Amino acid sequence: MTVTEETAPTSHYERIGGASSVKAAVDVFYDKVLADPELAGYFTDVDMPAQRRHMVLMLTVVLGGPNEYAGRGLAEAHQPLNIPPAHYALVGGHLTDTLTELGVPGDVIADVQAVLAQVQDQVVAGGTRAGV
Ligand code: HEM
Repeated sequence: MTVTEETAPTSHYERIGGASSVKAAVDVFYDKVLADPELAGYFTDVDMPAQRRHMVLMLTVVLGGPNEYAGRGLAEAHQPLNIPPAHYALVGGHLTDTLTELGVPGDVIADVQAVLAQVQDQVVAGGTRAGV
Protein backbone atom coordinates (compact mmCIF):
# COMPACT_ATOMS: atom_id res chain seq x y z
CA MET A 1 0.00 0.00 0.00
CA THR A 2 1.28 3.46 -0.84
CA VAL A 3 1.29 6.44 1.48
CA THR A 4 -1.38 8.02 -0.72
CA GLU A 5 -3.73 5.09 -0.25
CA GLU A 6 -3.18 5.15 3.50
CA THR A 7 -3.80 8.83 3.87
CA ALA A 8 -6.44 9.48 1.21
CA PRO A 9 -9.96 10.01 2.55
CA THR A 10 -12.28 7.05 2.12
CA SER A 11 -13.97 7.29 -1.27
CA HIS A 12 -17.72 7.11 -1.74
CA TYR A 13 -17.01 3.89 -3.62
CA GLU A 14 -15.44 2.28 -0.55
CA ARG A 15 -18.04 3.71 1.81
CA ILE A 16 -20.95 2.08 -0.02
CA GLY A 17 -19.23 -1.30 -0.19
CA GLY A 18 -17.18 -1.31 -3.40
CA ALA A 19 -17.67 -3.35 -6.53
CA SER A 20 -20.46 -5.63 -5.35
CA SER A 21 -22.58 -2.69 -4.17
CA VAL A 22 -22.10 -0.79 -7.42
CA LYS A 23 -23.00 -3.88 -9.43
CA ALA A 24 -26.15 -4.41 -7.34
CA ALA A 25 -27.13 -0.77 -7.83
CA VAL A 26 -26.67 -0.94 -11.60
CA ASP A 27 -28.79 -4.08 -11.78
CA VAL A 28 -31.65 -2.43 -9.88
CA PHE A 29 -31.22 0.76 -11.92
CA TYR A 30 -31.52 -0.93 -15.33
CA ASP A 31 -34.44 -3.04 -14.13
CA LYS A 32 -36.21 0.26 -13.38
CA VAL A 33 -35.20 1.81 -16.70
CA LEU A 34 -36.34 -1.22 -18.71
CA ALA A 35 -39.65 -1.31 -16.78
CA ASP A 36 -40.30 2.35 -17.72
CA PRO A 37 -42.43 2.46 -20.89
CA GLU A 38 -40.99 5.89 -21.78
CA LEU A 39 -37.43 4.52 -21.79
CA ALA A 40 -37.53 0.81 -22.64
CA GLY A 41 -37.57 1.48 -26.40
CA TYR A 42 -34.06 2.97 -26.34
CA PHE A 43 -32.66 -0.37 -25.21
CA THR A 44 -34.51 -2.78 -27.52
CA ASP A 45 -31.42 -3.55 -29.61
CA VAL A 46 -28.81 -2.97 -26.90
CA ASP A 47 -26.58 -5.73 -25.48
CA MET A 48 -27.75 -5.29 -21.89
CA PRO A 49 -25.09 -7.41 -20.12
CA ALA A 50 -22.41 -5.27 -21.82
CA GLN A 51 -24.39 -2.12 -21.05
CA ARG A 52 -24.62 -3.03 -17.36
CA ARG A 53 -20.86 -3.71 -17.26
CA HIS A 54 -20.08 -0.33 -18.84
CA MET A 55 -22.36 1.46 -16.39
CA VAL A 56 -20.76 -0.35 -13.42
CA LEU A 57 -17.34 0.86 -14.53
CA MET A 58 -18.58 4.40 -15.14
CA LEU A 59 -20.44 4.66 -11.83
CA THR A 60 -17.31 3.33 -10.12
CA VAL A 61 -15.35 6.29 -11.50
CA VAL A 62 -18.10 8.74 -10.50
CA LEU A 63 -17.91 7.38 -6.93
CA GLY A 64 -14.14 7.75 -6.76
CA GLY A 65 -13.25 4.09 -7.32
CA PRO A 66 -10.63 2.72 -9.72
CA ASN A 67 -10.91 3.98 -13.30
CA GLU A 68 -11.22 0.99 -15.63
CA TYR A 69 -13.81 2.53 -17.95
CA ALA A 70 -12.86 1.92 -21.58
CA GLY A 71 -16.19 2.50 -23.31
CA ARG A 72 -17.14 5.35 -25.59
CA GLY A 73 -17.45 8.88 -24.31
CA LEU A 74 -20.91 9.94 -23.15
CA ALA A 75 -21.49 12.29 -26.10
CA GLU A 76 -20.38 9.73 -28.64
CA ALA A 77 -22.67 7.05 -27.16
CA HIS A 78 -25.74 9.26 -26.66
CA GLN A 79 -25.87 12.05 -29.25
CA PRO A 80 -27.05 9.64 -31.99
CA LEU A 81 -29.98 8.66 -29.73
CA ASN A 82 -31.57 12.14 -29.78
CA ILE A 83 -32.52 12.00 -26.08
CA PRO A 84 -34.83 14.82 -24.89
CA PRO A 85 -34.27 16.46 -21.47
CA ALA A 86 -37.43 14.84 -20.09
CA HIS A 87 -36.01 11.35 -20.71
CA TYR A 88 -32.72 12.38 -19.16
CA ALA A 89 -34.63 13.48 -16.07
CA LEU A 90 -36.45 10.13 -15.92
CA VAL A 91 -33.17 8.19 -16.07
CA GLY A 92 -31.63 10.42 -13.40
CA GLY A 93 -34.70 9.85 -11.22
CA HIS A 94 -34.36 6.08 -11.55
CA LEU A 95 -30.71 6.30 -10.52
CA THR A 96 -31.50 8.48 -7.51
CA ASP A 97 -34.40 6.20 -6.50
CA THR A 98 -32.14 3.17 -6.79
CA LEU A 99 -29.42 4.64 -4.59
CA THR A 100 -32.00 5.81 -2.04
CA GLU A 101 -33.66 2.38 -1.90
CA LEU A 102 -30.31 0.69 -1.38
CA GLY A 103 -29.55 2.92 1.59
CA VAL A 104 -26.73 4.93 0.00
CA PRO A 105 -25.92 7.98 2.20
CA GLY A 106 -27.44 11.29 1.17
CA ASP A 107 -24.13 13.07 0.63
CA VAL A 108 -23.06 10.36 -1.86
CA ILE A 109 -26.37 10.70 -3.71
CA ALA A 110 -25.96 14.49 -3.79
CA ASP A 111 -22.52 14.11 -5.40
CA VAL A 112 -23.88 11.67 -7.99
CA GLN A 113 -26.65 14.16 -8.78
CA ALA A 114 -24.05 16.89 -9.22
CA VAL A 115 -22.23 14.72 -11.77
CA LEU A 116 -25.54 14.02 -13.54
CA ALA A 117 -26.07 17.77 -13.89
CA GLN A 118 -22.53 18.23 -15.21
CA VAL A 119 -22.77 15.59 -17.94
CA GLN A 120 -26.31 16.38 -19.07
CA ASP A 121 -25.13 18.43 -22.06
CA GLN A 122 -23.14 15.45 -23.36
CA VAL A 123 -26.12 13.08 -23.18
CA VAL A 124 -29.12 15.21 -24.15
CA ALA A 125 -29.77 15.93 -27.82
CA GLY A 126 -28.06 19.07 -29.04
CA GLY A 127 -26.58 19.72 -25.64
CA THR A 128 -29.53 21.93 -24.67
CA ARG A 129 -30.71 22.32 -21.11
CA ALA A 130 -34.14 23.50 -22.21
CA GLY A 131 -37.05 22.05 -20.27
CA VAL A 132 -35.06 21.08 -17.20
C1 HEM B 1 -25.77 10.57 -16.82
C2 HEM B 1 -26.54 9.78 -17.45
C3 HEM B 1 -26.03 8.61 -18.24
C4 HEM B 1 -24.90 7.87 -18.09
C5 HEM B 1 -23.78 8.05 -17.07
C6 HEM B 1 -24.93 6.85 -19.13
C7 HEM B 1 -23.95 5.90 -19.33
C8 HEM B 1 -23.85 5.10 -20.44
C9 HEM B 1 -22.75 4.25 -20.76
C10 HEM B 1 -21.48 4.10 -19.90
C11 HEM B 1 -23.01 3.66 -21.95
C12 HEM B 1 -22.12 2.64 -22.70
C13 HEM B 1 -21.30 3.36 -23.75
C14 HEM B 1 -20.57 2.33 -24.61
O1 HEM B 1 -21.13 1.27 -24.86
O2 HEM B 1 -19.43 2.57 -25.01
C15 HEM B 1 -24.33 4.10 -22.37
C16 HEM B 1 -24.97 3.72 -23.51
C17 HEM B 1 -26.32 3.93 -23.74
N1 HEM B 1 -27.14 4.79 -23.05
FE1 HEM B 1 -26.60 5.88 -21.46
N2 HEM B 1 -26.07 6.97 -19.85
C18 HEM B 1 -26.79 8.03 -19.34
C19 HEM B 1 -28.00 8.50 -19.76
C20 HEM B 1 -28.79 7.87 -20.70
C21 HEM B 1 -30.15 8.25 -21.03
C22 HEM B 1 -30.89 9.44 -20.42
C23 HEM B 1 -30.59 7.34 -21.96
C24 HEM B 1 -31.94 7.22 -22.64
C25 HEM B 1 -33.00 7.90 -22.32
C26 HEM B 1 -29.49 6.43 -22.25
C27 HEM B 1 -29.51 5.41 -23.15
C28 HEM B 1 -28.41 4.69 -23.55
C29 HEM B 1 -28.42 3.73 -24.65
C30 HEM B 1 -29.63 3.31 -25.48
C31 HEM B 1 -27.10 3.26 -24.77
C32 HEM B 1 -26.58 2.21 -25.77
C33 HEM B 1 -26.13 2.94 -27.02
C34 HEM B 1 -25.59 1.98 -28.04
O3 HEM B 1 -25.25 0.83 -27.71
O4 HEM B 1 -25.46 2.40 -29.19
N3 HEM B 1 -28.43 6.78 -21.45
N4 HEM B 1 -24.80 4.97 -21.42
